[in-house]
Amino acid sequence: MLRRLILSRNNTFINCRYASQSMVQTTVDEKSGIATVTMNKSPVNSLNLEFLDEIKTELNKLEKDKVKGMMLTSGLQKIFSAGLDITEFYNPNPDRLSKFWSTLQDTWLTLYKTPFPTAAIINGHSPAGGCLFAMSCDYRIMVGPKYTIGLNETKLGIVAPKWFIDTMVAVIGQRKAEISLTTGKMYTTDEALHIGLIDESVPDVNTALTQGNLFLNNFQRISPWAYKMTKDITRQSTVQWLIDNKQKDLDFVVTYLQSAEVQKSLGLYLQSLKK
Ligand SMILES: CC/C=C\CC/C=C/CC(=O)SCCNC(=O)CCNC(=O)[C@H](O)C(C)(C)COP(=O)(O)OP(=O)(O)OC[C@H]1O[C@@H](n2cnc3c(N)ncnc32)[C@H](O)[C@@H]1OP(=O)(O)O
Repeated sequence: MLRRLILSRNNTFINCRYASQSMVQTTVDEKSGIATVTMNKSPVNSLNLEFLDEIKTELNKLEKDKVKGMMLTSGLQKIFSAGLDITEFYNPNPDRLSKFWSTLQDTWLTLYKTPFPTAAIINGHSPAGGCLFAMSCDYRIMVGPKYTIGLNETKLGIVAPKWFIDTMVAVIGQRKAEISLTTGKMYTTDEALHIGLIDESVPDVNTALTQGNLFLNNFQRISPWAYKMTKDITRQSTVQWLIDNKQKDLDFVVTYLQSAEVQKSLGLYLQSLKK
């Protein structure tokens, strides 16, 4: 692991941590203690086993380093994250599929439960798992107007797991989540703002980062303990469901994803992407 100090946009030193060949880059502003975690897995930040593992490791490191906040963003031009890597569950190796899904569960739990405040800087398209990660942050700022966000699983002929659904319900409420999920709708930035799926729409990524810092800096005046307890209580039922049902969720997903019908839908969807 390499570390170096670089000068940030506002002339404070930031502490960078790079792993060689890393798909995740992190900088920490020494003055504010706010980290920026940049996902950088070409071409679309699709979340495969190794990438998820790296994101989880990075989040755990930030917790250990006691950062004051974290912004999650993408280093790619027009994609925040294309969601789960479909090649992990199309014609899968069953052992790897199990490992992949367990790692997704753990990464999501780590992100959803961080003891520090988080903001998603959504600087590109954010379907499915990308939307899940954005929704798991405390605040969402999206660069408009060209990109889209949503849980589009039904469009792939698959079903969003209960904890994806509960995460969306927590952000936009039962009724809007039901419509979003059943139709697999991808929202434009304006539409996402209108239904409360994002908190701010901004014209460019620099403004998004400024606004993200502004949001996270609010917590300098809040007791970290009060913050964490409040977040834990608010998110408790969704988190506890997955903790209590990890194996059941895994068994169901592994069986379901390998069914002939789902494999057929996924094959057709992948083909349409290649076109
Ligand atoms: C009970 C529950 C059980 C299971 C639940 C499973 C839950 C799954 C949740 C998910 O996250 S599923 C993934 C859903 N994601 C998508 O539907 C996104 C699909 N991708 C796109 O819409 C577009 O690629 C994009 C808008 C993200 C980017 O568009 P563009 O810049 O035009 O790039 P390309 O479409 O040309 O894609 C480049 C390259 O990347 C491949 N790719 C795209 N997305 C994925 C992906 N999610 N997984 C794997 N690979 C992906 C695409 O096929 C292209 O590959 P080439 O080989 O043709 O270069």
